[in-house]
Amino acid sequence: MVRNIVILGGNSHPELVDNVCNNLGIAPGERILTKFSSGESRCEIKDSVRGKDVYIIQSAADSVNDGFIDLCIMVSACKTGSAKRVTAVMPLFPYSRQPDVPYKKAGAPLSKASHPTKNGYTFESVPGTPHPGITRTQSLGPDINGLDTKLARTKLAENGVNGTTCNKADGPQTPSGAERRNAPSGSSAFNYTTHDYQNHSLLANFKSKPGYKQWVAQAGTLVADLLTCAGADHHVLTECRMDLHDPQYQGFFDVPVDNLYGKPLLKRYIQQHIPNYKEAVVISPDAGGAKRATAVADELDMDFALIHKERRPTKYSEMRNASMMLVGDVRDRVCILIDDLIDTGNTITRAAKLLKKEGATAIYALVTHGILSGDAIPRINASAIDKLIVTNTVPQLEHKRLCTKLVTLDVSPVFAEAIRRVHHGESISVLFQFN
Ligand SMILES: O=P(O)(O)OC[C@H]1O[C@@H](O)[C@H](O)[C@@H]1O
Repeated sequence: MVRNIVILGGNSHPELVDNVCNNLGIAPGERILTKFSSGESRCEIKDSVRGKDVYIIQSAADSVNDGFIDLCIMVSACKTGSAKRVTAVMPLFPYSRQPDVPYKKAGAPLSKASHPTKNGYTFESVPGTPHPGITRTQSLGPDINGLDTKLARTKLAENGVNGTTCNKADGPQTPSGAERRNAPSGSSAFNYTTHDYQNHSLLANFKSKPGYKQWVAQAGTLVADLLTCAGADHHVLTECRMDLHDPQYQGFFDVPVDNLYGKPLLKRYIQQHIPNYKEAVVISPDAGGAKRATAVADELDMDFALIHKERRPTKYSEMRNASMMLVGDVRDRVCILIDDLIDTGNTITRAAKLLKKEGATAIYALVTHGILSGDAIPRINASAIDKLIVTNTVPQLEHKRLCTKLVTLDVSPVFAEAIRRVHHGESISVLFQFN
């Protein structure tokens, strides 16, 4: 039991809040967090926070923007209520993929290879990544028959929007988890929008202007600043989040930041659940994640391979195509893909497809954050991945119902211990030193 501490939860992940509190032996603090009909957030902290050490747990799940504003408002409310210190605990940090620029001069860097190679093999995952305007025409269940054809009938084409300026505000919205859950099977009620920067038809409408450098908002930095502002008067906002996409991001904050790691949990899963794991190969699905994956391979004394994405202009298109190439040998071996997050599932399913083609006998994908947005779940169900292992930094109950390949690892003991340590002024890095 920890004293003089208040744990509050946002609306993003109530189950994790309860589990963290159980681990600490305290009840979650009472608060009201609702919305006015206009959509504005309303927050009341019902427990006294005067002189207390307050921790607010909010992950970047479902309505990411709303959740972030709720968090800022809660931080501010606690400050106004004379909390001694307020710590934002973010198991998945919002906008952490956007401190860097997603565009290169010639357009989006992650454009897909749309032409089959000589032997008819393509690197596309199934179903394809949805683009803005694509109407999702069936439920998120495992049956994906006909989805590709239906996805091809894009709303952009139906509305004749292609070739005209696209107003993002008028575009389709990603449904919330609750909306997805309540959608009747076969419903065409929702449009899925993910990874706008991959949409060729949208990009084609935005010609770069000569003599002008295209700027892309670095939203991640702004989010860091906003959070600090919400409780900055005492310069005591600390952050805990697991496996930051870009570790340099830590330096953007003016306040202490504690970064937690999912690696020990993933490593333990490999050791305890993958038979003869020493004979398996650890693989990074792209060069950016190589350091992360080699760390696991080195610590477990395992072989390592890398999937390299190559981007070249082709005759067929002015856009760039990405092809994937395996560096290493996986023939007749079990493969363990390691990544920090799975969003649409495009990266990991394409990697799995390549590994299968190169002779892998079984494929595990171990990923810290299982966002699984859009059509990620049918895509995983249809993929060469045998088991997908994710932590519960975002809610996984509904995902598990829809995907039998999914295994989840509980992060609540790690977050509870981190909170206990921050509260007592103990080291956080020691937590990960021998793991
Ligand atoms: O392909 P999806 O799942 O949408 O996105 C996940 C990938 O995008 C990258 O930022 C992550 O590191 C990961 O490799």
